[in-house]
Formats: sequence, structure tokens, C-alpha cells
Amino acid sequence: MTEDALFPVELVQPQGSHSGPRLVAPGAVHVPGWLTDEQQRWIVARFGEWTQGPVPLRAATLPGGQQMSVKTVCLGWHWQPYKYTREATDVNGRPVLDFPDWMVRLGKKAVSEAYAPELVQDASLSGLADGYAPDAALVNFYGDGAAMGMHQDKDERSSAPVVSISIGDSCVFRFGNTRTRTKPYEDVQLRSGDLFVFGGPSRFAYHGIPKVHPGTAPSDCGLSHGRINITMRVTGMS
Ligand SMILES: O=C(O)CCC(=O)C(=O)O
Ligand SMILES: [Fe+2]
Repeated sequence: MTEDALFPVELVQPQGSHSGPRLVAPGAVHVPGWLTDEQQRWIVARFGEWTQGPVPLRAATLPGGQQMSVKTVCLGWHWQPYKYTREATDVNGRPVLDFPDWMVRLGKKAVSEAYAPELVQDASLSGLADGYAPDAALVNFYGDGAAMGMHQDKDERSSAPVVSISIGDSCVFRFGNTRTRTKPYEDVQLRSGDLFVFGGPSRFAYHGIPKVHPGTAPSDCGLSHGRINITMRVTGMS
């Protein structure tokens, strides 16, 4: 038996531990381990600044009076159920922080890499990165027991892709279809550092977070407990 047969190349590379980008549905791409540990720690430090105000991290109140379990702070535009405003009129009336330039660059890089031609094989998607300029971010914090029900991101007046990055505890991201909040859907594990982009035919797909796994945040991500998720969007407003 030769050495090559004993130690085949496939076994040298860790199987599954660092899988590459995956097309979950047309226009929906999961890129595991997209952010470096250093980038994650840096973003967590920015999160600490954003929550200092002018608008605090808060759980939005839904029209029925129910409070969300996820807490949110926004950049660029303030999201409240179900609209975008420049001032946080449902919190303290203060203007939200500007959308940072580095996040515009990160969003563009995300779309360009998630929609690489060899992966999506759809020229209309691969072309979306050039002009991509997100102007709003919902920065969500999931503490113990927090979850998010199935919903569509449809308060934007643009069908540009949504870019989602995750830091801290891993979770189940339920990614469904554009017609109903029920099946068919796929449960995807989102871990610290992962990127998920949904646009094109998946832009208005229902999605949600049925479960966060407490205590699963890697020690070097900068967040000791809980989960941060940032979704960048193009509001189409001015
Ligand atoms: O936490 C996530 O990964 C998803 C968040 C989300 O869907 C939203 O903010 O609209
Ligand atoms: Fe969403």
C-alpha cells in the first residue's frame, strides 16, 4: 500500500469542520466562518459603543402590545414595527447613529463573496455587489431564551439583498419560502463568524430564529454570552 493511499488528500483536510459557502436556496447563501476572530472581537467592541446611545438597546413592542424577546439597536435608520424612521420615536425620540463606512464595505464584500459566479451561477445575482450600499442595520442581541418568529424582511422599499452576520452563541436559523411561514424550510446552524446573504428569489423568504444554544460562544469571539446578529439592508429611502 502506498503512502498516498494510506493518507488520502481528502482525509488531510478536516471534513465538515470548515465547510465552504453553500447555496441554501436560490439567492440564499451561507458562508461559515466568514469573519476572523479579530474582526468579531472588533465588532463586539463597536456593539458596546452603539448600546451607549443615543438610542439604547431595546426590545421592540409589536402592534399587539407584545414585547420581542430580542433586543435591538439600529444604525442608519431606526426600525420599529413596521417602519423605518430617522428618530427612535418609539424609544426616546433621539436620532440613530450613522451607518458606518466600514459596514458599507463589509456589506459589499459579503454580497460579492456570497454571490461569486462559480457558486450562484446567476449573473443577475453576481452583478449585485457593485452597487450594493446598505443604509440600515438592525443589530440584534439574543440573551437567554430569546428567539425570533418566522417573518419576512419587507419594510424596505428595495429588493436589494439582506446581509446577515452572527457573533457569539450559535443558533438555529430557519430559512423558509416566500409564500408561507411554515414548511418547506431548512434549519441552518449559524455559528459565530458566519455570513448569510439572502437576495434575488429568496429576498422575501420567511425566516426566523427558533433557538439559540446558550454557552456555545467560542472563547475568542469577544462575547462571553448571548448572540449578536447584524442584518444590513437597503431601505430605498432618503
Ligand atoms: O438573528 C438573525 O439571524 C435574524 C434576524 C432577523 O431576521 C431580523 O433582524 O430581521
Ligand atoms: Fe429578518
